[in-house]
Amino acid sequence: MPDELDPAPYDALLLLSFGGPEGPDDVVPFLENVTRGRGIPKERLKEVGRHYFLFDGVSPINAQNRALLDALRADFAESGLDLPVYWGNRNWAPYLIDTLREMITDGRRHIAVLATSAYASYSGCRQYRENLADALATLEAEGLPLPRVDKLRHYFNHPGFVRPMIDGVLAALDDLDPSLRSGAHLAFTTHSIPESAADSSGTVADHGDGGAYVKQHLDIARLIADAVREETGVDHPWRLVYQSRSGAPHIPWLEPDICEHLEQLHGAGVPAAVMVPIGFVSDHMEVLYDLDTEATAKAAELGLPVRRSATVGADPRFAAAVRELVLERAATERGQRVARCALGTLGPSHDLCPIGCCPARAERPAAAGADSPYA
Ligand SMILES: CC1=C(CCC(=O)O)c2cc3nc(cc4[nH]c(cc5[nH]c(cc1n2)c(C)c5CCC(=O)O)c(CCC(=O)O)c4C)C(CCC(=O)O)=C3C
Ligand SMILES: [Fe+2]
Repeated sequence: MPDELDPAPYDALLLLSFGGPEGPDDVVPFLENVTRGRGIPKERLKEVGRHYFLFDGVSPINAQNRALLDALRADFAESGLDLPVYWGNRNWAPYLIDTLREMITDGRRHIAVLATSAYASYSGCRQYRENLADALATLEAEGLPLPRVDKLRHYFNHPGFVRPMIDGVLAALDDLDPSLRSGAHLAFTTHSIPESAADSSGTVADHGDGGAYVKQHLDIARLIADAVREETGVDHPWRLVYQSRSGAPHIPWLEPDICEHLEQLHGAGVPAAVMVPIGFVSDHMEVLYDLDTEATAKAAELGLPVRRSATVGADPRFAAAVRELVLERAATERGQRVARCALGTLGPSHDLCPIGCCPARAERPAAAGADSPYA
């Protein structure tokens, strides 16, 4: 086997995702799993439950992850990378703990983990590491031999994540009426999080003023806008905006909301907009409801033509990027020097989250970081 396809020390890849309900009876227990101890107002939960019921209680996220699994397995097989791929979720079946137990039973001892979240932040990174630590603690108590788990670096600026989104924006612009196209604004959107969580996201050096979360999104938004200008010769004005806010109203979260932003664009006489969900890896509920349903209805009410550009989903370029990330980290773990691909101005993200990275409100054990209690 050629050296560049050597996954050692890894003997498996775990796709770690959010999870979502697969039918009406799953919705309430799923929301209970997600919000346990998170202090989300009851009214908001009812509202979010309604979004799921509009889609017969089925979140699109599981189908998206199954498609990504297929794409990863196809890519690995085609390129000759011999590495089994598993899938586990934080909040719904297949649960992370059950998948890890199965992996241990299958003899897996050193696992690379890909989270379906591309950026730094408590919700996008440390919370997944806490879930890994919780699962390891339970499996240890069951007397099972614990595998080592390494979380792959943030891939928000990997070309395999960014290039499909650039194509998506170009396609969305093309889909607008030609008379509106050149004046269209780009509204890059991501999940709103509490300002305090944004400010403390990333490494200690990143903290303050939106932290790594906002910096990383701005860098990618700028990169996509620049690439679109190069391709089309048109300078589309852009802004980073937010969606899916869920906290109590008196707690500041990142703003403006996409709907407010659309109102503002319309008020300023902008002829059209493309919503670009750079914060999300696939077309899950935040995209299908918050953008395709709610924000699109808002735009229709205003009379503002909008399009929503594609997320990466199971794009083969993304699957290839995951392969590169696994092989890059494997080589690093073997002590070899490797090229670490990244676009934009921030450079490749760290492999190991340092102490103080994306801190939790209340400190809890987190695996796969410098503060991990596990080897
Ligand atoms: C940064 C971020 C991502 C992106 C990174 C990543 O992908 O991980 C993300 C993804 C997702 N969030 C999702 C669903 C939910 N998130 C909630 C609540 C929250 N999300 C937050 C942040 C994020 N969330 C935060 C700060 C909260 C407040 C509570 C808390 O501090 O924990 C709630 C509770 C109800 C509500 O208030 O919305 C639900 C149901 C789904 C599944 C969708 C589907 O089913 O298709 C996905 C992919
Ligand atoms: Fe969320």
